[in-house]
Amino acid sequence: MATRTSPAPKRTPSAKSGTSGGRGGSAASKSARGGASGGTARTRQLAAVEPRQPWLLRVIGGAWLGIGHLVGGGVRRIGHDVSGLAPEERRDGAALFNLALAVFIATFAWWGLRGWFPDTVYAVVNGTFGWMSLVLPLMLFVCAVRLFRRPDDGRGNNRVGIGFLIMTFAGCGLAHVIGGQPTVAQGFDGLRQAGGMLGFLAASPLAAIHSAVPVALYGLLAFVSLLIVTATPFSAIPRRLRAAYEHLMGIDLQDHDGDVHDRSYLYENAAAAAPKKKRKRLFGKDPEGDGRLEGYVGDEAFEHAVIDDDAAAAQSGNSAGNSGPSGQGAAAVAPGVRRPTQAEIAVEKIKAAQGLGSKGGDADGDNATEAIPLVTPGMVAAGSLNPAGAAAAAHVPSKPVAPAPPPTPIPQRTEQLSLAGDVTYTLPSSDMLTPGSIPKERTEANDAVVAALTDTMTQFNVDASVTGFSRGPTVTRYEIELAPGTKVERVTALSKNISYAVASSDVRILSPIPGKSAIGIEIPNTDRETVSLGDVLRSQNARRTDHPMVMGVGKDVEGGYVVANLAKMPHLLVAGATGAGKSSFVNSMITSILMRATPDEVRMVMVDPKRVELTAYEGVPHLITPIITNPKKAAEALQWVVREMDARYDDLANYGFKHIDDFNKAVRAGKVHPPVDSKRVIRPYPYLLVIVDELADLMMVAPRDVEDSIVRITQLARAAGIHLVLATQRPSVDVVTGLIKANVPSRMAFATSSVTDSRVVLDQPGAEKLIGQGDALFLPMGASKAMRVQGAWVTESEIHKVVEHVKGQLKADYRDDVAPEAQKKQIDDDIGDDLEVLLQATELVVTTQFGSTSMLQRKLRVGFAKAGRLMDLLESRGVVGPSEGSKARDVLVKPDDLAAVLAAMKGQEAPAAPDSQTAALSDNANANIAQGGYAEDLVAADLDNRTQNVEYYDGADGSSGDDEDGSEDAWSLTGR
Ligand SMILES: Nc1ncnc2c1ncn2[C@@H]1O[C@H](COP(=O)(O)OP(=O)(O)OP(=O)(O)O)[C@@H](O)[C@H]1O
Repeated sequence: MATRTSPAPKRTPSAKSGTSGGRGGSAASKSARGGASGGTARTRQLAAVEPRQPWLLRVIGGAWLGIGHLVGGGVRRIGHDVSGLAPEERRDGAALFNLALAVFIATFAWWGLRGWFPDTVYAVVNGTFGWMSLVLPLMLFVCAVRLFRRPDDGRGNNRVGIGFLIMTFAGCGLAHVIGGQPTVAQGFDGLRQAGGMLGFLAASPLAAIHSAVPVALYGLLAFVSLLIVTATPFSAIPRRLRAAYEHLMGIDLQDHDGDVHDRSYLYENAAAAAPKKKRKRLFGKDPEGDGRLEGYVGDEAFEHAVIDDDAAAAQSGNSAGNSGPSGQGAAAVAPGVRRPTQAEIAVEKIKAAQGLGSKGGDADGDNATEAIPLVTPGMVAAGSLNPAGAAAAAHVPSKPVAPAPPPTPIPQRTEQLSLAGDVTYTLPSSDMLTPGSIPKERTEANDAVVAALTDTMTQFNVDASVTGFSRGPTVTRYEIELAPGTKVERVTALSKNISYAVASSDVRILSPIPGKSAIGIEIPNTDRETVSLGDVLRSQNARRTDHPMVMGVGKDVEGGYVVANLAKMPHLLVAGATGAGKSSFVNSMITSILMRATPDEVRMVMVDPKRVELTAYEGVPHLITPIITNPKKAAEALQWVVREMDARYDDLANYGFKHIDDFNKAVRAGKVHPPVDSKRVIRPYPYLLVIVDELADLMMVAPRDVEDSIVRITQLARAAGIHLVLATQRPSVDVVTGLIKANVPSRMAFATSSVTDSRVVLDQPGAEKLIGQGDALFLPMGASKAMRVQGAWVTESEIHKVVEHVKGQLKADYRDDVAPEAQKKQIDDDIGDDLEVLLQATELVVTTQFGSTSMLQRKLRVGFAKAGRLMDLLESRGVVGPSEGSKARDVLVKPDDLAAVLAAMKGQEAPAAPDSQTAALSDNANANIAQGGYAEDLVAADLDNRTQNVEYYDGADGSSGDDEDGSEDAWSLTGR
């Protein structure tokens, strides 16, 4: 694998306000503007944690920003209103500076202000730019207005800035020629009356050729700069001129001929140029007249959960690998082209390895190690690259491993939380997670295995050689290359002999290694290394993005850090036998989220039927409900998640977005408004991560409900920002059903006890060969081959430190409707899944006082057997008397007692007063029955009530959204 470089980390703006929001914004802009190297990235990140400035400077800075925001607010309101700009995107300080400079230069350049200070500045400005100093205030003013109104348009602002610079340069050059080409010897006064010092430097060398040369050149440059500033491509000049003419002459484009299509000769893209029709919006007005964003989630092709150099590089790497020196496949060698010899291949490998050595040394140790070559140039020259030669090479003295440089800390991020009522929240410092041991590149154990492999191939007369290996934390992958004409099967058939030779039963053969024309033999290290979560989260791969759902997965076989985005998985199945490392993985995942995401960004639901695995996280503010240990409540919580998802979908549909990220972006940009008469405060939705630590326990209590909820969530929740992580130690088909499997695309398989289990998890064998304790096969969505990783390890004390920090920032604010406490008593076993229909039957029978099975059949639309069973249940609970043949049964409960009977059936305490909702339902029932309606109508009526609650909840409590209730309302609609 090639040495990885690290592009600048991208930072998506998020909604923060107030002072820290401003700081976040500046940090964001720093990182967004950063260069391409890892070093630059680090410098930038360190710059974000500058020491606190003296108070006087802070007061002046604060006052400056205050005035900037004031002026900026005014400028944004003029004309085309852009007041919806998110606070962290504003650049009012810089804009105010431009404006102040414009006014200052104008005072002496235009209005002739005099005094020693203006005179001095004037001498400098005028002496430098000559006549162009008259135009400078205008340019600065335009820049200021752009910065006030369009600070988020970085590219546009850069374009205008560069355009003005070119214009100034060209203008000075022209002014110099027009002003009579004064020389420095004639004094500065002459230069001031022409193009200043800049004009002299720009034009005098060219004027020496001929005075027409600078005029032509700078005239052209001035014209080009004008096109740059106005973003006018050459091809668009005629239509721009025409449009300007029509505008000046007062010709109304709209009325020109009444049809925009007829004007298409004016515009390359008639639709784009057509006066924008204001889209009729259902929900409030959009300040820009359209709800469009600059980019949507749906714009991205080739999504990858794993964050590394990038998939494109991997793809080109693959093809390079096939056609490169090691490419031995017939397809890679064109007819007539000589196939490279083993010796040439080896030379290339050595060169590549040497190149890697010089490029290596990434301070964060992100680089996966290239396979260590086992040949020396001397051997190649001698033309001996047979197994014996490789064996000799295996005894090349071990490469000394340089101590890893200390990890660069990640600056702590401070956010202004909005969901939690404007709380300032600081993410845990990255040094709370300790560094792991220094990875070894090569040990004596590796050399011994190389010798054993070489011997085995010699003994069985296989013409192949061990050309290198890459050592990971748990296993080392030895690379075997075949001589031309040797069949791959000859090596794979030796798998048992290889196991025997290296004395390990866990040998895994990869044929080929993805992206390489070589066979890989993975053999466990006798000296394993632990992968610390801290190291993974401090790696360049983790720093490439600040997406809050990014987690540290571990290290791959080549020693590269594996970091993945849970939002892109978008749902994950974690499986493996007891002790294989599932819970440790789940701990690493949760700790990653706590380290990187605020409760505003990610909320979690944790289901821990084993009761002990996740208790450490109780009380963290990212939780929306206490950790659920009761499997029945867990099933209810999943149903709540479905409701939450539906509510989010309602919002997406109403406001015309396909993904919650786009919706959130639009909310932050002020493009989403509640209905005019609503008091709802719309805030971005956090991601919702639902973690189930043992799926089997849930599937035992309510298989159908759990499966239904999981399938519904997994099918739809991705766009709603809801993601599931399901862990199980029983990956059998009754737990991980076909439906669940089909909808959970990413898999993490730890060691399984059988090949059948491996097939259930991964659809392929392999997991049964893993060696446990965090050794895993990771198959993210879309990947064709599973990647072997050693899971990241986080110690219990680290978890406690992180949790303490997080809890110290903010208290958990639980919702009580996720897993209601009310249900003290369990529903009786004989009722089972029939509770809903039994309640309806009870209502029917009691309100009509008519105990007839055929009525139940008809009204509830159930079969005879079910109606009979319902009647038996009613009898056993004393609602009706015993059967009297074909006659209807006696009804023993009076309508007044209906509420108490229903509550008893639901396993609740009987209500003290008549339950208004039940009473309403009973009224409905009566009305329906009187009208010959069906019981389904009752359900429909009830659903309508709930829907109405959803629609009107925002104003229901009269809260403006500033108070605690309002802030909670903001991110969840359901259950109101
Ligand atoms: N990534 C890892 N690195 C190092 N050691 C690990 C790792 N993961 C797990 N282990 C070791 O394996 C032991 C068992 O791991 P863990 O409790 O996560 O297994 P499990 O699959 O959740 O088992 P169970 O289903 O019984 O809870 C841990 O106590 C630890 O010693």
